[in-house]
Amino acid sequence: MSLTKGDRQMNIEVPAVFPVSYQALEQEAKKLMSKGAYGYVRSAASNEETLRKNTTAFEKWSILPRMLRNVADIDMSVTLGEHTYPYPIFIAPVGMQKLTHEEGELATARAAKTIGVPFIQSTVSSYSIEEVKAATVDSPKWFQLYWSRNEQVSFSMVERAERAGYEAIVVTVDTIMTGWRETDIATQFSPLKEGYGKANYESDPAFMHALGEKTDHESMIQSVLDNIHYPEMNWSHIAALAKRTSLPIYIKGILHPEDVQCAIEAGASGLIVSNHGGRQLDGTVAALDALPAVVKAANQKVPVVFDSGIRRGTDIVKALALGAAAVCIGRPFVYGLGIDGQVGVEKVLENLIEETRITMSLAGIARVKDLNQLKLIRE
Ligand SMILES: Cc1cc2nc3c(=O)[nH]c(=O)nc-3n(C[C@H](O)[C@H](O)[C@H](O)COP(=O)(O)O)c2cc1C
Ligand SMILES: O=C(O)C(=O)c1ccccc1
Repeated sequence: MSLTKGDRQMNIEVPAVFPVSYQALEQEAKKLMSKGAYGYVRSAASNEETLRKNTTAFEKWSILPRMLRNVADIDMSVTLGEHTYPYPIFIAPVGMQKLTHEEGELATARAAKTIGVPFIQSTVSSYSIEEVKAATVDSPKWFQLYWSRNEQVSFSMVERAERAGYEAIVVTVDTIMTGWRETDIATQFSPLKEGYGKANYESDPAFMHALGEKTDHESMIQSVLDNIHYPEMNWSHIAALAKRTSLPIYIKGILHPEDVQCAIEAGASGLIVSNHGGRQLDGTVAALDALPAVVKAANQKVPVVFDSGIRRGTDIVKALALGAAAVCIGRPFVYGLGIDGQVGVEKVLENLIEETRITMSLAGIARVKDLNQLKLIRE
């Protein structure tokens, strides 16, 4: 089997009819990607219980729609902090997108710009902050930080995101070490080791300074891994970052309502309820089932964004009805990227937006801002 640099199988063509359902997207992406790369995206930690629960959780909540409420003008816009966005949808931070397609984050960020969806760039992206910014001037972008054990590297990356005009920093707190991922162990797949996620490190002056003379591939990757692996991390690191940046900080990976207060006290401006798509700690509560208590604890002091398990427009509406301010799309866009690059991501986003529009209309709620009035029944 011959593979391109993007770990794509070359003999397979873009399907004539673009897949619509999540299952079809996954199936098509499976044909296009190498076994290791596909396994890395699809799989999750340990027994994959959390991965499964994340999606079945949506079926336990049923919409109680209202009729005849004039839904001719659907307004999907949302305001988070000082920014208003046209849809309640973000591109989730997903690292190493060259794995999926040679144009990686450049293709995804361009698609996000075309559709009008903010792009959250991962620390371990295949293209640097500066490259993504150059490819998509004037579109809303956020930067996701994997805290570096060497805090000068963390601060330096945040400063670069500030200079590039990124609108917020997302600090992921559920990945102080990588989860137990049996598929990747079995396929011996380690995308970081292959060098797919080093662009932001290579172009970081603080990281390169700390690296000194040892700039060979092995040393560089080992240093990236050593920086991300940081079991000592605690809330004081968030407080230190909050003192250094004027950008809003969103804490990604919150499930327990008591962590809401920790995050706010440390200086967070927002939260992302997420279990990392089941890729970190397995056996957790489904992200959707954690959402209501976190929303309650946040008490409208900070916006609560949601991810983990969003597969279609009805999922988006349910998450918003349970109090999420917006949602992040993860695996669905990754498969779109694998299937047809920028165009594939655009199609996935268009379908999600269209299904959300129809769901809101048929449920009788015209504005995303009013979705908290939509009644859901727990079955
Ligand atoms: C291939 C892959 C790579 C990811 N890389 C990152 C990352 O670099 N940083 C991060 O905060 N989350 C990362 N995530 C987690 C996503 O941001 C998001 O939480 C998750 O995909 C949501 O689950 P879902 O895709 O099942 O909806 C990654 C997810 C996938 C599938
Ligand atoms: O794969 C992931 O989910 C992820 O976020 C990640 C990326 C690089 C290193 C460790 C975890």
